[in-house]
Amino acid sequence: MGYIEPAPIKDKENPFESMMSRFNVAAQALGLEDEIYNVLKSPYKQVIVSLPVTMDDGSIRVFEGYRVIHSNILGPSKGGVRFDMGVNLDEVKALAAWMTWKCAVVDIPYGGAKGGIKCNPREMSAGEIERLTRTYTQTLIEIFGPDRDIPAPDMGTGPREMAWMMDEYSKSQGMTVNAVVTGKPLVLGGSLGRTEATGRGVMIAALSAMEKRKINPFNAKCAIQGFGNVGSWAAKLLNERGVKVVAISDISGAYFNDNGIDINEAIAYRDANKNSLEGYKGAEKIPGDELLFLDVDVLIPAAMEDVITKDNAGKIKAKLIVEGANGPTSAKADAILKENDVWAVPDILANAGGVTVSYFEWVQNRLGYKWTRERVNRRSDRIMKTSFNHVYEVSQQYDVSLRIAAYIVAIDKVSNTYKYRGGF
Ligand SMILES: NC(=O)C1=CN([C@@H]2O[C@H](COP(=O)(O)OP(=O)(O)OC[C@H]3O[C@@H](n4cnc5c(N)ncnc54)[C@H](O)[C@@H]3O)[C@@H](O)[C@H]2O)C=CC1
Ligand SMILES: O=C(O)CCC(=O)C(=O)O
Repeated sequence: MGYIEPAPIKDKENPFESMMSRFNVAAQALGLEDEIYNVLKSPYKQVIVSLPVTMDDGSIRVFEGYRVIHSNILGPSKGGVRFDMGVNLDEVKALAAWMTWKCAVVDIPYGGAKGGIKCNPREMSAGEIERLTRTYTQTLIEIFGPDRDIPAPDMGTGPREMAWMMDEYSKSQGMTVNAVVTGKPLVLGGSLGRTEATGRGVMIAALSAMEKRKINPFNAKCAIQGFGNVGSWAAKLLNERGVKVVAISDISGAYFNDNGIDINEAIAYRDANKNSLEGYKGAEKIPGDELLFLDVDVLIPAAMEDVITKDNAGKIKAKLIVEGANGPTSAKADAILKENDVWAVPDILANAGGVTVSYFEWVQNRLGYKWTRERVNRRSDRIMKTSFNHVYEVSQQYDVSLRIAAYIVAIDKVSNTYKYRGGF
């Protein structure tokens, strides 16, 4: 199978190549046929759109938007929409593929997609963001649909943007279609438990891995990069289970307190301070990158891609990395982490709690019924725990890292489904 040589990794890795090099190793381990390999590696649909928006000063600015559907083999495609200046086609392609693998790892009936707009929401008014979100939805109206492609929040978006997307889509259909997006406000059919779902899943993945690595949560220290939706919920929930969170960070910098940060206080500070930790006094401010190299048991990157690279992986002291963010570890860093016996619970497993509860939201919308928070949490915890155990067993069986094991589980499922559907 000559085609499955690991993808050449250039000095500066791009996220799609990083994804492909793991995919290739797992495909090789599974002995995947050439035909299926070619189907699974190629995104099903890639759309780039220009979005003219009237700004508050009356000028018109044109933004670039993307939606990539990587696969719809397991079902309608699913994945968030990111508003960030770093958004580009390769990033969205990688994020879409990760969604395919993620849904397969936790065994939910979705394919993978991702979208994004290159913009800086922090510098835009609410009105400008609303017009941009509605234009994006309108321009991609043929792509979206509760049985076709179902967006959700990602970096820079949340329930507010999902409400606008749902409203814009519903108008085009002449009726309310709340199952077209997930992560909505509760009053519009959002699910109890969705806001905290990704952080909660990270907590379950972290505790499951700590058990295997024989790290006692009550003696463990943890550092968390990113204090947005995922990072702050992971911090809060781990802290409630005895883990001492000694460092947190956001775009303003990192904050360290070896005695443990009061997470509820930090969240309250951020919420009262325009969503920023700038000026937080409950910890000492340290340079952002130093957080990654602290002497902790568990490191949770929960901000963005490619923060753990071949250049810094050797400096990581944590025994366990639990990937709240998508793609925080580059492919070249994997080998260094393995050499140093640092385990990484990969993104496509660790942060799958979000899409799992998005699936529950979609199910509830279609049933026209609301589940209790207890039911949502119980079911998502069970899925996360079962999925972790499955990936762990596969890692033992194939003698591979948890990351490659997760890709093996995912690729096996998607390729088998493709065969059953008569794809070839
Ligand atoms: N929200 C969700 O349900 C899910 C999110 N993810 C992933 O988790 C990551 C974070 O997403 P969210 O928490 O939703 O985004 P968010 O927009 O709520 O928060 C992002 C956080 O990262 C911080 N950040 C940005 N650049 C940083 C830097 N250079 N250094 C340190 N911190 C920095 C921001 O200040 C903010 O605190 C992304 O990779 C996203 O794709 C994955 C699965 C689901
Ligand atoms: O909740 C969802 O549907 C997708 C969340 C997402 O974009 C992700 O898991 O990266």
